[in-house]
Parts: sequence; C-alpha cells; structure tokens
Amino acid sequence: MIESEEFQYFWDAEGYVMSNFQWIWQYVKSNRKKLWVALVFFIISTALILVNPYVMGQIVDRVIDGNQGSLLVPLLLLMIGVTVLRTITRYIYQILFEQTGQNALFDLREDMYRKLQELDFDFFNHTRVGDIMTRMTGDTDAIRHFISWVSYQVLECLFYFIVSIIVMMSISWQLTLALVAVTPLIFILTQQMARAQHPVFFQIRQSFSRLNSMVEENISGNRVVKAFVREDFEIKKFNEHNEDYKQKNMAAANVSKAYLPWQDGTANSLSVITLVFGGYLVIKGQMTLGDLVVFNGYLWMLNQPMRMSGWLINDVERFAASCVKIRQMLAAKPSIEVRLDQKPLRVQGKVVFDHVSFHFSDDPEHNVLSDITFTAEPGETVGIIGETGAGKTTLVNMIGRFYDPTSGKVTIDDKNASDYPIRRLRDNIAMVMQDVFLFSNTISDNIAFGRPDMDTVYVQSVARIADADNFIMRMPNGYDTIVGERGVGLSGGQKQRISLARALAKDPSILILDDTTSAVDMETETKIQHELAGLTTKRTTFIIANRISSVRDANLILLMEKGRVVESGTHDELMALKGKYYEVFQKQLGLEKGEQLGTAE
Ligand SMILES: Nc1ncnc2c1ncn2[C@@H]1O[C@H](COP(=O)(O)OP(=O)(O)OP(=O)(O)O)[C@@H](O)[C@H]1O
Repeated sequence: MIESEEFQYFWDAEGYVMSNFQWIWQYVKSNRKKLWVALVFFIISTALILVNPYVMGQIVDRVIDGNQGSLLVPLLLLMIGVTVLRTITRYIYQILFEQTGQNALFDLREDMYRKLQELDFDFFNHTRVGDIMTRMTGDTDAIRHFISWVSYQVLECLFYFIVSIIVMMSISWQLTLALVAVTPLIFILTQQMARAQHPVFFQIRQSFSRLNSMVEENISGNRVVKAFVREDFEIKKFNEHNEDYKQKNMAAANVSKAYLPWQDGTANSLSVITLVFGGYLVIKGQMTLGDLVVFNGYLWMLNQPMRMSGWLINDVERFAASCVKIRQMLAAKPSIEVRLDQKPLRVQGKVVFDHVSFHFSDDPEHNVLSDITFTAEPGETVGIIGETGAGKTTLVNMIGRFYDPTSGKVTIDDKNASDYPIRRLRDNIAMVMQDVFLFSNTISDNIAFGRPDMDTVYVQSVARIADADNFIMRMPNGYDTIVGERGVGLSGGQKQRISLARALAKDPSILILDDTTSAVDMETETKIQHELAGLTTKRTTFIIANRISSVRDANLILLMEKGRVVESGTHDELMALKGKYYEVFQKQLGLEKGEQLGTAE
C-alpha cells in the first residue's frame, strides 16, 4: 500500500507523462529483481538477433562465393541453435514482464479498493458506479498492458534502433547515413500523431465510463424498467451511448489511419534505399554482396521501431488517460478524515445535538438541518417523525459522522464527535438504513457482517428479536440460504428484519433505526417493538418512523419540518400541546380506524 503523501508528491510533479511513469514505478519497484533478470534475458535475446544476419553474410561470402561447401551445415545448425535459444530467452523475459505487470496491478487494485473504503458519502454522491467500475477494470488493465507489454516493446525498439545503426555503420557508413536520413520524418509523424490522439483517448475513456454507468444503472433498475415498460427507451438510450463510444473510437482510428500509412511508407522506403543505393555501392566495389545481404538482414531492426512507434504511441496515450483517472481517485480526500486508530473504544451513548446546522457541499444556500438542539441520555429512546425530506435521515447521519455539521456540534459522551476516530466511533453505532442492502451471501453471514466471529446461537438469538427467525427457518437451507444481490428473493419486510438483526448483532451503544419497520405489518412491528423494549434500556436508540405508534413510548420525540425541530417532548407532552404532533396523531388514528390498516402516511 502506498502512502498518500508520497503519491501526492508524484501527482504534483511537473511533466505530465514523466510523472505518470514515476507514479507507476512505485508499484513496479518491488519487482526490481525480476526486472533485472528479465533485462539479462532481454540482452541475451536481442544480442542473439545480431548473429543470424552475420551468419547469412558468411554463407554468401564463404559458402557461395568462396566455395567452402563444408561450412554450410555447421552454419545452418548455428542459425537454428540461435533461433531456439532466442525463442527461449524471449519467452522468459516476456513472462517476467507479465508477472511484474500482474504484481503491480495487484497492489494498485488493493490501493484503489482501500481508497474506496476510505472515501465517504460525499464522493459516492458525486461519482457514478460505472465510472468507478471502469477505473477498477478497464483502466487498471491499460496499466497492466503498459507494464507487461508496451514497456519491453519500447525497450526492444530502442535497442534495435541503436544497435542496428552501430552494426550497419560498421558495414557501410554511407548506406547507413542514407537510411538514417529518413528517421527524423518518422519522429515528426509519431509526435504529431501522439498530439492528435491525446485528447481523443480521454474522450474514449469518458465515453466508455458513461456506457458502463448506463449499463450498471439499467441492471440495478431492471425491475423499474420492466414495471414501467421502458425497455425500448432504455435500448435507445444505450444505443446513443454505444454510438458515441463507437464514434470516439473511430475518431482515434482515423487519427491512426491518417498517420500510420506515412509511417509504414517511410519504413518501407528503407528497403528501396538499401536495394538501390546498396546495389550501387556493390557495383562500385565499395561493398561486397555478402555485406549487402548482412546489411539487409539487419534492416528490419531499423524498420521495426519505425513501424511500431505509432502503435506504441497509441498504447502510451491509453495508459496516460487511465493513469489520470486512477490517480484522481487515489488522490481524492474524504471530507471527513479517517484516522487509523486501532484502540477499541466503548461509548456509553449520551448524544447531544448543540445548535447543529448542516448543508450539502453542492448546495450551500439550502440548510438541510437548522439549529437542532436536544439531548439523549444513555439508554434513552429518541423518536423522530416528520414529513418526507424534513431532514430526519440527515440528522441521524451526523451521529456516525457520515456528515459533520456545518455549524454547531454533536457530542457523544460529552466529547465532540469529530474528535473520535471515525471507525472506532462507528464500532459503537449500528444503523438499519431505509434502503436495505444485503450482500449476496448466506443469511447467517449477512447477520454476522459487523461481527464475523459470532456463533450461530447468537445469530439466531438476534434474528428472533428482529422477528426474522421464523421465516428464515422456513427456508430450505435456513440460515445458510444464499440471498441474491441486494437481497433479491426476499420480501421488503424480510430484508428489513435481517437488516435489523444485523444491527442488533453488533451490540451497539447507539442503535439507529431509519424507517425500519415501514415494510412490516402492524402486528409484526408491535412484536419487534416489544422485543426491542427489552433491549433498548441498554442502548441509546433513535427511531425514525412515519407511524406515531412506532415512537410513542420514546423518552423524547422530535417532530421535524423543513430541517427544523418544530415540536419536541414525550408523547403525552406533545399531545397536551395540541399542535402539529397532535394533528398527525389524530389523522393517523382516524385512518387506522377508518381503513383498519396500518397507515403509511
Ligand atoms: N446527497 C445529497 N445532496 C444534496 N441534497 C440532499 C442529499 N441527500 C438529501 N438531500 C436533501 O436533504 C433533505 C433532507 O433529506 P433527508 O433524507 O434527510 O430527509 P428525510 O426526512 O429522511 O426524508 P424521508 O422521510 O423521505 O426519508 C432533502 O431535501 C433532500 O433533497
């Protein structure tokens, strides 16, 4: 794992491409030994390339011209031996580069995943899941490809280029200079192509991320799509993104198409120059035919880097675009600092809101919470009711520091919540969220999520309190039943009860129930309330509910409206006030009587 400060240094380093290389070196350097070995094999392999053209020259000069027929077989055997050895050495260094790429990628993915755990609601509110998935998959693969393939291809090309010039110079400096004269053209073309491709690869990268996000949303929301019969609309939307992605790739291909034929043509011109000018030198007696054959044998070594440069630039640009996206994510700072304090911490559960106000960073004009003040002593129950969007969830999110107040403070056991290490504080808090999320795992593992060490008996006991034991036992595999992604295969009420069991299993000092029993019937709610009553004396409990019946026994009830607490007190106090709470109560009572139903309003 790389420390973020070190990473930040490289992020700030000047020189865009260089800084990407320096950054990725942080992940590669632990494979230094492997790379040294790879380099040795690389040198042996590339040095062997020089042998065969030389041997061919010998065959022409000594076997054909010099009539030394007995040398033919040994020379051919030498060529075969060199080819086999070169294949083996090349295979070894290719494998070593691949291993280095895979190892570096393993560490990089781990860092990215750790970062994702560190980032807070603020980041996830603003980043699409598809975009994160693209970074975790496509972008990391572009980096692996760079380390495992592009890096040694670049090395090979450089080596071929330098060595071929040296060797060719030693054969015929006139012919070599004639060939080298065209190389500046190749470099100019390569540079121009890189410049043209740079923005296009960023656009491809973004288009791919949009496409991914769209697919991810479609899969997550497939029930909504089907229920609203919007399949055709979704296909049309997908096709638009698909078309955009295709167009962006075509744009990149067009850039390549515009430059690659010129590069190819220039590379091909080397053969023509060799034949024409080399032939002339042979006729003039300034070069032997054997030398020309040797020279021609080395020609591909000069040709290869010229042909490859365009493709390698493609890959380097892809690598650069992916680096930027990954590094942006790794550089993102959670708005609430995560201190890695290992000391366990147990709070009593006294929660005080002291003139707390809050607004989201992207909407500073709109206070979602305004001047909230109340005290909950350890073991007390606070009920929170209010219209939708009143700020109830945001209020309880302050307790676990999912957001910090923009003014005022929240204290826990008389200490400012922001002075607690966030993870140790959250060890003491369990939340049953409005939007229940279950992992695609066994029910038992879902319940034990907060405390994986707990035994089956304990899992069952908390499931009983949450009134989940009965329906779990009726399932074919009981607690070992695997639930689908997000708990597919369970009813809304069943999911809520498993989620409640998961929270209770943590044995928290502070329990937060956000609309936890909205999907269960009145009878089940009463049963759960009854079971909870035996427990809540041990912990401070916050209950967000729509039904007054869920909160009427609370020590303190907060009635919220537009981010403010407009009435607060016990049920009896609030009823005596004959204010808004009284009105809601009367309304709900009327609905209950009239409809004989647990009302949701
Ligand atoms: N991530 C966010 N960015 C900006 N505004 C937000 C965000 N989340 C919630 N809000 C706004 O904050 C306000 C309070 O939302 P909150 O979820 O706390 O309400 P609530 O009382 O829990 O509502 P409900 O009963 O519907 O769950 C709403 O006006 C909502 O639009």
